[in-house]
Parts: sequence; structure tokens; C-alpha cells
Amino acid sequence: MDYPGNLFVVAAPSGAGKSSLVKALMELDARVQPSVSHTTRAPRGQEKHGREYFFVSQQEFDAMILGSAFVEWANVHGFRYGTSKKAIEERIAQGADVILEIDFQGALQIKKTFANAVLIFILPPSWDELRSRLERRGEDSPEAIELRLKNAELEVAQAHEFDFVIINELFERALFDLKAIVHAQRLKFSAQRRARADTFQTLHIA
Ligand SMILES: Nc1ncnc2c1ncn2[C@@H]1O[C@H](COP(=O)(O)OP(=O)(O)OP(=O)(O)O)[C@@H](O)[C@H]1O
Ligand SMILES: Nc1nc2c(ncn2[C@@H]2O[C@H](COP(=O)(O)O)[C@@H](O)[C@H]2O)c(=O)[nH]1
Repeated sequence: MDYPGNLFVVAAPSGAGKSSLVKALMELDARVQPSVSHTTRAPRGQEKHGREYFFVSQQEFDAMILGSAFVEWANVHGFRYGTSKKAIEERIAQGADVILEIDFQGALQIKKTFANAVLIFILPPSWDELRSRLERRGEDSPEAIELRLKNAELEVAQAHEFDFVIINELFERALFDLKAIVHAQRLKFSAQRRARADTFQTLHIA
């Protein structure tokens, strides 16, 4: 591939369904690859080190910050989470479209570094439905669910900063919207790169 891939960032309040949507998108579209973040929280359920996250100690996370290993990191729901340069730069250079599932603070940091990153915000259809999705998922304690719902109010207030907003009411409909955004942006960026290459050729610039 003679051009780099694209960067997509998906953020949402906890429980809105971003992991489910991103997983379903990656099953349909092999060009979209995940970025595995680092976190100081403990593994939940069947989570595996290196698959859902790299689970690291506070000291390891501090060392990565000091070593400038992160493109972004943030405190979320009482733990630290970060995207390493390693997780994305090599894959984009090889032409993959990398998708980050991160919180809004991280998404806004990414936009500052990668101006072409496409920011997508997922909304639940209602607060009641958000609560029942977190409860039905059954992976967080009642205290953690309350904290996530409280933080959701602040997160939802940032939706206007994003390039696209998808309401995840019917899952298949939301997945269709996500797919359409990825395809449309991919076509747009390819066309822009071709136009730039044509201009350079016309001007005889190597
Ligand atoms: N459209 C939908 N309708 C009903 N349930 C859904 C829908 N989308 C996702 N869910 C369910 O809601 C729960 C939360 O989804 P998911 O874990 O994908 O959320 P998330 O935004 O990634 O949360 P977190 O940030 O905490 O990881 C899961 O049990 C998932 O199966
Ligand atoms: N800023 C970042 N936020 C991240 C990253 N990886 C995940 N997250 C966000 O944290 C919360 C909680 O996730 P959970 O797996 O504990 O439920 C959620 O909003 C994630 O999107 C990251 O690298 N940077």
C-alpha cells in the first residue's frame, strides 16, 4: 500500500455500546484494526493481557508517561488509560485503518496530534437504557455503575466536539451508520491523496 491508513476514534459513555459496535465493525471489515490501550485497572471477566488491554501497574504507567510512550492518556472512572505510539503508528504506516475506543479527553488529545483523525461519538437512546445496559452487562459493581453514570453526564456534554454522532438504539442500525462513516471517510481521504499526488505530478515536484 503506497499511502498510510486512517485513524478513527470512537468515544461514548460507558455502556453505550462502543466495544460491541467496534467489534462488529472489525468482523465485517478486515482493514479496520484495533489499538490495544494500557490501563492501571484490573482485568474484568474474561479479559486477557494484550488482547483487551495491557494491564500495567501505576509505576509502569508512570514510566511510560516519562518515556513519552503515549499519544494520549487520561484518568477515566478512577483509573488511568493510554494509547501508546506503538499501538497505532506502525499499523497506520502499513496502510491499516486503526480504530481507538477511548474516552472523550483522549479523543480530543488525538485530534490535536492527528488533525485527520475522525472522531465518532456513540450515544445511548436514553439514560434509563444506559443504566440497564450497564446492569445487564453485569461486569461492574453497583458503585462502579453509579460512578460511570455520573461521569456519563460530563461525557455526553462533549458530543458536539465530535465529527459524527451515532445513536445506538437498534444495534444493526448503529452498526450500519458506523460502517457508512468509515467507508465515506476512507473514500474522501483516498480522493484527497490522489488529488494531492496529481498536483505534485503536474508541478513536477518529486
Ligand atoms: N443497541 C443495543 N441494544 C441493546 N444492548 C446493547 C446495544 N449495544 C450494546 N448493547 C449491550 O450493552 C452492554 C454495554 O455495551 P459495551 O460493553 O459494548 O459498551 P461500552 O460503551 O464499550 O462500555 P465500556 O466503555 O464500559 O467498555 C453490553 O452488554 C452490550 O451487549
Ligand atoms: N483516554 C483513553 N481512554 C480509554 C483508553 N482505553 C479505554 N478508554 C476508556 O476508558 C473507559 C473505561 O473503559 P473500561 O474498559 O474500563 O470499561 C471507556 O470510556 C474507554 O473508552 C485509552 O487508551 N485512552
